[in-house]
Amino acid sequence: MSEPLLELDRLSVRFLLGRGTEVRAVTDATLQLRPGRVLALVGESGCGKSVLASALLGLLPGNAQVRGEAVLRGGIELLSAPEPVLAGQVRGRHVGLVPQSASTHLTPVRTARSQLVEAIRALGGVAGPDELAERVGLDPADLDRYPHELSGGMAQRVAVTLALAGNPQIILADEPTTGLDRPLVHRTVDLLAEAAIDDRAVLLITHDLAAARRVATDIAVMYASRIVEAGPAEQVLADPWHPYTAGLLAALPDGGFRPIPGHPPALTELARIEQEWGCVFCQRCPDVPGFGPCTGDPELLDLGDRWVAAHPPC
Ligand SMILES: Nc1ncnc2c1ncn2[C@@H]1O[C@H](COP(=O)(O)OP(=O)(O)OP(=O)(O)O)[C@@H](O)[C@H]1O
Ligand code: NI
Repeated sequence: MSEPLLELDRLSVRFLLGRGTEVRAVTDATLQLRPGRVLALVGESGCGKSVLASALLGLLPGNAQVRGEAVLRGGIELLSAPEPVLAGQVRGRHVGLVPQSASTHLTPVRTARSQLVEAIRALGGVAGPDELAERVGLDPADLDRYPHELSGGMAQRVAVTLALAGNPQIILADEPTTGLDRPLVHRTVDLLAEAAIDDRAVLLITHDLAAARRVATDIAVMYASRIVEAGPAEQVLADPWHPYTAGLLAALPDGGFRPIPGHPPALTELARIEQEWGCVFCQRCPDVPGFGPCTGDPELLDLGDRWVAAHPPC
């Protein structure tokens, strides 16, 4: 297999809230982004997906404590890189971001075109604004609109052109389809997937498992700050090993519309729940009749390209 463009090794992020309270937003996340691949990071709202992406770009607030490693091919370690390196070499150049709620990231008083032209110039991009617009299926004339004149779908596309402006090897797309109708969801994820050609890769963050299924080559499933299962998308979706992944699939229309009962635990409570129950998924796990405790750490089953951390079914 080709060398990864980005390798995360046990990335953890905690937010210190004072008085000893902390939010464990990401715990020991390990994953690789490989050339030509689209990795979908899926999981319910609040499980830590956006925090993981923000950590990679040095965009976390001051109360965040980050551990682990995230190494770009070529050697830059993102978590310890100083701000001038992140600003001058990483953001937009190595790694482009399509931010969550893209439209709010556009400056309201300037046309999309002027913002895109500025990004291309600042990042030394070679493709012009019209070419980028066409690549994402946007009429170049729409670039002359102000953000408030753009529909949600258009604003989303402008955000993608901004992420593509510096011709980055890696695109992090954080919920790029929120608020779009189904056909537009398909078009947006399709064009993102098209960006994962040659020596490029896409990390698609989403809680839309159907969108992930459409374009992802690989999947990482996140629950309560941890990646609990990862592997080739086709295999994971056809035969999930973790009961949480199975639950997400059962909640889809073609899975029978059976949402997982209950809610994920509060991320401030993870340490206590782990200590008390062993497994943080235990209280929602269909494999545990009557919520019996899964004691001890979940077991890791690692077959190289596919792994899961769970308690074997009772
Ligand atoms: N600055 C912060 N201080 C404290 N907690 C934070 C901070 N930023 C994020 N969090 C918490 O970290 C957790 C993970 O948030 P994150 O935005 O990564 O979730 P997500 O998986 O992206 O969810 P969504 O699908 O809704 O976007 C949440 O519980 C959130 O409240
Ligand atoms: Ni998010």
